[in-house]
Amino acid sequence: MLRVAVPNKGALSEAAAGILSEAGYRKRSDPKDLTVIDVANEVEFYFLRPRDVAIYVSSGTLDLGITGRDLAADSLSEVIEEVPLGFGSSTFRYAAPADQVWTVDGLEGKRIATSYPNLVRKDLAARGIEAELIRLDGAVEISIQLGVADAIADVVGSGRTLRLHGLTAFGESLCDSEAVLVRNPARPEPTKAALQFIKRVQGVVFGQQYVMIDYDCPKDILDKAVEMTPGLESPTVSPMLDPEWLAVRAMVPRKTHQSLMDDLSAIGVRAILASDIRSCRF
Ligand SMILES: Nc1ncnc2c1ncn2[C@@H]1O[C@H](COP(=O)(O)OP(=O)(O)OP(=O)(O)O)[C@@H](O)[C@H]1O
Ligand SMILES: O=P(O)(O)OC[C@H]1O[C@H](OP(=O)(O)OP(=O)(O)O)[C@H](O)[C@@H]1O
Ligand SMILES: [Mg+2]
Repeated sequence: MLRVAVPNKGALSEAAAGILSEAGYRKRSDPKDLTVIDVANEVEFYFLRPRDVAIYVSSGTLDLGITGRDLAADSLSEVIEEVPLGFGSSTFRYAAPADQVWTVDGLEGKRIATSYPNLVRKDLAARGIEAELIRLDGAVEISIQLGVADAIADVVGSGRTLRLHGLTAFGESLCDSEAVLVRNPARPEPTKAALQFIKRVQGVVFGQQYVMIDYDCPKDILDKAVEMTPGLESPTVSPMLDPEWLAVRAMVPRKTHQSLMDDLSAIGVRAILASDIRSCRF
């Protein structure tokens, strides 16, 4: 059976479980359960701390796993990123009190609190900066106020936690992260079973990033309309009962579909419908 690691709790667990369920895999019924055997799909799921996932996958104990790119990097375990999953996005930034001016070079000799020590150590080493790392488990933003650190290096999502604690980020992001499906790098290619799993997950993630647009198009503006909705290969254009009209169907990126619908409407397209794509294969 294919063995797959899934975050058991934390920022990534709910969305990861949602994708797997949408991909047709068995759900965990008890949040305390650390394994689920999906007999029908021949997959064993292991619910682990996301920080540990890359360790299991890189050792070959498990075939695939869902974790954060930043967590995988900090674990120092070698894994291959198969699918970026489109959720759990964050940056990883140095931050310090907003009432002073900070530069990364200014971290020399300072105390930096972080839950991602390897990520920070690697960045400082590459810059030739020597600093003292204070390894904390979480709630890192309060450490300066409590006097154990001069600066921090932490995950930034909305930036709200930094603001609430009077901190400002500085320097470039050490890691632009999102949730990723990873696999063991020992084999050059995934096994057949792993590939099927990857394709199913890819199908759901890809579906989430697009919507299906259907619309009725007057014949004389078809060229203009299909230029705006080229689809992946080519839009489907079908005849309608009224010979002056055509029915068009195409996948379009979810992010911009509302403004695209406005634009289609403005050129004279009618009955524009957008629907979710729950899953797909290419
Ligand atoms: N706003 C955010 N806060 C925390 N992690 C985030 C956020 N946005 C994205 N992530 C990503 O989630 C992963 C951290 O997952 P983790 O389970 O450690 O989250 P957590 O909610 O901090 O859990 P815990 O508090 O149990 O450590 C990282 O990959 C991180 O980049
Ligand atoms: O930029 P924001 O949207 O405010 O999110 C970033 C914060 O969220 C996470 O903390 P979490 O809530 O997971 O607590 P923790 O620090 O104890 O892990 C992260 O470690 C930051 O502190
Ligand atoms: Mg956390």
